[in-house]
Amino acid sequence: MTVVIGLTGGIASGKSTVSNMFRNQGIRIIDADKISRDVVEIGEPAYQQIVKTFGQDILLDDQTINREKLGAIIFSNDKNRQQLNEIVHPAVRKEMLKQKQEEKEKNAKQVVLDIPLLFESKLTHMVDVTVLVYVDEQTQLKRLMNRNGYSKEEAMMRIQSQLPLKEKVKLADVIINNNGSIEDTEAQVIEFLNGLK
Ligand SMILES: CC(C)(COP(=O)(O)OP(=O)(O)OC[C@H]1O[C@@H](n2cnc3c(N)ncnc32)[C@H](O)[C@@H]1O)[C@@H](O)C(=O)NCCC(=O)NCCS
Ligand SMILES: Nc1ncnc2c1ncn2[C@@H]1O[C@H](COP(=O)(O)OP(=O)(O)OP(=O)(O)O)[C@@H](O)[C@H]1O
Repeated sequence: MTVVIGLTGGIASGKSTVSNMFRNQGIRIIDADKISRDVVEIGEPAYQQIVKTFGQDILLDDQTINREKLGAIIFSNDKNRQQLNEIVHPAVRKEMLKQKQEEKEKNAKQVVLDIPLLFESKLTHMVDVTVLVYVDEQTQLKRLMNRNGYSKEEAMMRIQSQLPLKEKVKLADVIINNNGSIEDTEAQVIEFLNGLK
């Protein structure tokens, strides 16, 4: 039986950092952010729908989607964000289910589904155990501003488009506290995996 681990968190809380730790333990990561980039490539059905909905202005010269521009449009407006979600999420979900099935057929011991919006999109039925990468609000804001070069306002808008991490704490089965050092976080990941055995 493959244990399906649902890894979630908030923007810049450290999901990629933690998913790399799982990967280093030989576990396959199915990454919703990566899939959401693949399903909006030129020629994909979601690409056409996005251009139809948001206009040619959101394209770069090479006709690919200008993610920075689309981000500015959707994180400042709930209705726009919902529209984009309705276009992109079904295709992401379908691909994630397909990849999860592949791991089950291989009889993998574990597989990680890295889904930022696991709770918001009510996708917990897709996984056996939910693992939340938690940081406090100040650390989240600071790391997001540092990593992406966003202003405080831009970073706050993105954080506020998601369920607050302190609410997600109440919903998750397991919490990985990523306020401390990378080593502290890694120790928690290993402890969690040992507990599954
Ligand atoms: C708006 C887009 C083009 C911005 O692209 P960009 O390369 O700047 O960011 P990236 O995709 O790497 O996402 C970074 C983080 O933003 C957060 N985020 C992304 N989309 C959303 C959303 N619709 N609602 C809330 N948070 C989101 C997540 O925490 C994610 O990890 C892109 O995020 C997108 O297409 N979003 C819609 C699809 C989606 O919901 N993806 C998230 C999981 S499926
Ligand atoms: N324990 C830590 N100590 C210091 N910096 C950290 C720690 N964990 C993560 N970071 C840094 O914080 C930033 C966010 O981490 P990461 O990219 O892993 O988050 P994420 O949740 O995957 O983000 P996103 O939601 O945007 O996909 C990165 O710049 C990363 O290097």
